[in-house]
Amino acid sequence: MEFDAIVVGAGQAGPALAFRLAASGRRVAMIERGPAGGTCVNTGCTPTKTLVASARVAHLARRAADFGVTLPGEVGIDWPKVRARMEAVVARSRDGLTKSLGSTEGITFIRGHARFTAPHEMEVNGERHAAPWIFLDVGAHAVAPPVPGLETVPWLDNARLLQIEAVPRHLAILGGSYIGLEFAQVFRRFGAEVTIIETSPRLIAREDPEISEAIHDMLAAEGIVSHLGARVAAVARDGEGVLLRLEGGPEIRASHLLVAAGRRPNTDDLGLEAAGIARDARGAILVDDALRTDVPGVWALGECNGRGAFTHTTWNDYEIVAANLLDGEQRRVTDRLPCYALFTDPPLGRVGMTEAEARQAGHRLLVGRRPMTRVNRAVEKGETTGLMKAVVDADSHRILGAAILGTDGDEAVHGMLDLMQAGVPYTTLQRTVHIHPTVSELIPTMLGELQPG
Ligand SMILES: Cc1cc2nc3c(=O)[nH]c(=O)nc-3n(C[C@H](O)[C@H](O)[C@H](O)COP(=O)(O)OP(=O)(O)OC[C@H]3O[C@@H](n4cnc5c(N)ncnc54)[C@H](O)[C@@H]3O)c2cc1C
Ligand SMILES: NC(=O)c1ccc[n+]([C@@H]2O[C@H](COP(=O)([O-])OP(=O)(O)OC[C@H]3O[C@@H](n4cnc5c(N)ncnc54)[C@H](O)[C@@H]3O)[C@@H](O)[C@H]2O)c1
Repeated sequence: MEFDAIVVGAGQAGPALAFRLAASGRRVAMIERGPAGGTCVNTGCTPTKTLVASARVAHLARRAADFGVTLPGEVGIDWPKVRARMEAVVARSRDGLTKSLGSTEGITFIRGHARFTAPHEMEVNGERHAAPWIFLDVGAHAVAPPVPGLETVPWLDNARLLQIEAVPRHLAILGGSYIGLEFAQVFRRFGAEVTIIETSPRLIAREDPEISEAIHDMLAAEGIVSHLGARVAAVARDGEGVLLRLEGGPEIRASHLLVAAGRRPNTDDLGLEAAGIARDARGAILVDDALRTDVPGVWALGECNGRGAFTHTTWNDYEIVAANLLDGEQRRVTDRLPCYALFTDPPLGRVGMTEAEARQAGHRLLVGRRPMTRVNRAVEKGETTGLMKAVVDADSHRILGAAILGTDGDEAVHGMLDLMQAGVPYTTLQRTVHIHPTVSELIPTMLGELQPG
């Protein structure tokens, strides 16, 4: 069939773009091989954050006595109910989107795997569809690292872990980064023994060492064991479970193995060669600042272009493409600042550069730090784990980056993000009166105590 536009992937950018294009009077084919909503809705942000919420309730309930609250007995975990709650939240989002895509005038919702047969033609379920505009939002998947024996054991990725029938007795996790750490804490709080194996010498190694260390200590305090700078020499079946042998180290007998060792764009089976669309060694489709591929009329959005690995960056890709094509604007991907959170409890909110990155970029630095033990609200809540930190350019007085590991850190860090986007000096924030008692109110104080870094 002939369309005005083909959108591949109903993840975080595809559907919004399809709705905009249809509203502009265009005939759109929306092609999706899996459930609508993609990774975020089905196997990523939404289910994991419902689990984080359940795990936090369990954690606080165990600490109830600290707050003078008495419970009649032991705190228990009803995994089928935890899972049912998660699945209900996911279903609400996925089913609403499925319905909208199937009922919007101008959109033909095609279920199946799309593959290029020519620069402006794709095949799905044996049928060919062509359009002058093609938008790729195909996402990414978990990769299996080259660990000897991994193919012989029933390892889990983030999607399969969400479908287990009971809380693991002992969950071993390959990879101590965003996915590994969120799941580690969740399942520890549900009662599993948890062991992390990470090849880097520290957890979440993209962050500054003091942040890695604070997160390590926070997880260790909950009983999570981390093997750092560790390599798995071999994995084998061990009855119903898995036996991991570390190079020069101990053996770990686990009931379940989660692999959270990185993700790769879904571009190996897209027929990109037939269209002449280039990608890099990691599988990311090469795009310019407006997310155009090197084939005119073909764009790549979201995780498959390697320019962001988050729901908000994919959504921003949609905004950029829609504004440039339909609103006559000239928006660019390089206008956005890096920002994300690690949703452990407490979370890590992050914007801009780390201190190490700022130093490497050649900036003269001022650095501010404040432990959460000196944040009134954290003390009042009994949640004093973590610290806040800001990195400032000593010459321009612009904030270059910030991290807040602490209660409400994922929210409070936005004050610094907004200031950075506005392009104003840190002194503006330092002189802004904030609400007491909040975590945000200590940001001006921290900025008033900057030290040469
Ligand atoms: C466990 C986990 C937790 C996460 N938590 C967060 C978080 O808290 N915050 C955050 O910002 N990000 C989080 N992320 C990352 C976030 O989920 C992704 O960055 C985001 O979903 C990417 O959106 P996307 O549209 O680029 O890709 P996806 O959402 O993956 O969408 C791609 C879609 O394309 C479809 N598709 C692929 N190839 C084809 C084809 N050839 N034909 C037809 N359809 C195809 C797929 O089925 C999929 O539905 C998390 C990820 C994981 C794995
Ligand atoms: N809160 C969030 O926004 C959120 C949450 C989860 C995931 N995500 C997204 O998902 C992406 C992927 O996350 P991820 O944690 O899988 O990957 P990652 O690329 O962030 O980290 C992979 C980790 O695995 C380690 N590793 C690699 N091979 C290993 C091996 N053989 N043994 C032990 N460790 C090994 C690496 O050193 C690294 O620390 C992230 O980039 C992130 O954007 C975001």
